[in-house]
Amino acid sequence: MAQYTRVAGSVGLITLQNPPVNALSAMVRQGVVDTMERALSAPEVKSLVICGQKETFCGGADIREFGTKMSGPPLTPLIHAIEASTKPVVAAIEGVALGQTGASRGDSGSTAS
Ligand SMILES: CC(C)(COP(=O)(O)OP(=O)(O)OC[C@H]1O[C@@H](n2cnc3c(N)ncnc32)[C@H](O)[C@@H]1OP(=O)(O)O)[C@@H](O)C(=O)NCCC(=O)NCCSC(=O)/C=C/CCCCCCCCCCCCC(=O)O
Repeated sequence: MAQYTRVAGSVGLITLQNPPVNALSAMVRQGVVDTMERALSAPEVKSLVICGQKETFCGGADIREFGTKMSGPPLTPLIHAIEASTKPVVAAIEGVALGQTGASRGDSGSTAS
């Protein structure tokens, strides 16, 4: 899943929650879609931060779903929705950040879209 909280008044925080590595399962992708919609429609929220729980950003695709029938929202439209966001979206990356285009493991850092 993805948990939505509001921090520091105007910042919406979306936390990827899927132990052990916050991989992008169907539930997580749906959670990001839902929480993005909620945050974008909240006038008091001016910007968004996406992070992972427990010092791990994201392990990429959920390998436990490989070989099963795919469900949930596809990834590409989700990425496009984040990139098209009318509010700034920042990824707060700690630990592993894996995905289709590469991998990294760092102490901390952030990227903005
Ligand atoms: C570096 C690691 C992540 C961690 O290493 P380490 O700290 O040493 O720990 P480990 O002992 O290796 O692992 C700990 C436990 O975590 C489990 N684990 C690890 N990775 C995953 C994972 N990705 N998913 C689930 N579980 C994971 C591991 O099994 C251990 O469990 P346990 O303790 O034994 O029980 C390291 O583990 C590592 O490198 N993992 C592999 C990461 C990986 O291969 N990720 C996939 C990368 S490829 C990718 O992301 C591709 C993306 C393309 C899009 C995919 C989008 C999702 C599906 C979309 C469905 C719809 C498609 C529609 C079409 C479209 O939209 O395009």
